[in-house]
Amino acid sequence: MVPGAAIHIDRLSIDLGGQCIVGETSLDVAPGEFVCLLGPSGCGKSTLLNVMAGFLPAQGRVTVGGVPVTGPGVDRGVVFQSTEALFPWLTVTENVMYGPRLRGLSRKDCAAKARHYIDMVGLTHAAHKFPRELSGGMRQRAQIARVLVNEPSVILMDEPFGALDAQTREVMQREVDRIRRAAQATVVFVTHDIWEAIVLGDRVITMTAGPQARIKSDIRVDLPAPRDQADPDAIRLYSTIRDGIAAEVDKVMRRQGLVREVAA
Ligand SMILES: Nc1ncnc2c1ncn2[C@@H]1O[C@H](COP(=O)(O)OP(=O)(O)OP(=O)(O)O)[C@@H](O)[C@H]1O
Repeated sequence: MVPGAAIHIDRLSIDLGGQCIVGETSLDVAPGEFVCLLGPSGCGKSTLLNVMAGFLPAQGRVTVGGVPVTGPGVDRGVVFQSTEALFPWLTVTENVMYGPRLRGLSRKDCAAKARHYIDMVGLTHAAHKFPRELSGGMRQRAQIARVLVNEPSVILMDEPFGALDAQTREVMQREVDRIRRAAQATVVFVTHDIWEAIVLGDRVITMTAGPQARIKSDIRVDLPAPRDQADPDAIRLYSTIRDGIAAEVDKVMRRQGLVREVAA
């Protein structure tokens, strides 16, 4: 297993479609850290993640394990919200073997690696199935196994559980917590769900509303594991984060003329 790598973002700004989406932003993520990214809808969370993945260019500097990011690489695995990323004509095992095969590993080594990561995500019983035969949660597990098999030092997750029902989402949160400890990777996890961020994150980072979004707060989650939503400290943290994001949403609505000041 490859240990997690540090991510270093230095004075990054991202322009898309002639607009500055993310204004000058710097951020350091320590090796093995799990960082959750929250913010108002459309502020640029996915865009920032896509730059870390090497899918989008930007001004400034991003390094992973000290190496500048200039494009996609196997050191960074990306898990998307959509489970369409799986190849529908391949079984779970074949999907998971795909990356290592592409990198030239022998069929035997690929099969052994695939088995290991399929076991890790709890899909042993469904290894021979096709994506259409899997539930949403199982498909997400398969997607995670397909990323882990490349043994990335950084895992970038873009609302991976956004399309799942509440119960499956909770199960998957516990699973991701277990898997990331086993895999030791550094994780950046985009979510809309404040509780999800508190349950999973070592740090919760919130962004301001765009355009020119920036980091608004960077909070270390110093709560015992497993995190308990009834813990008064967790509830206080939830309120702080919720109020911060609500203030940003309010700013956007005022800018768009959707909220009128009430005359005194
Ligand atoms: N390829 C693109 N070209 C132009 N603008 C883009 C492009 N991709 C994203 N944007 C814009 O960048 C902004 C940020 O989008 P992004 O998807 O990163 O936000 P987000 O915070 O992840 O949103 P959400 O929480 O709703 O998923 C939006 O205003 C979006 O319209």
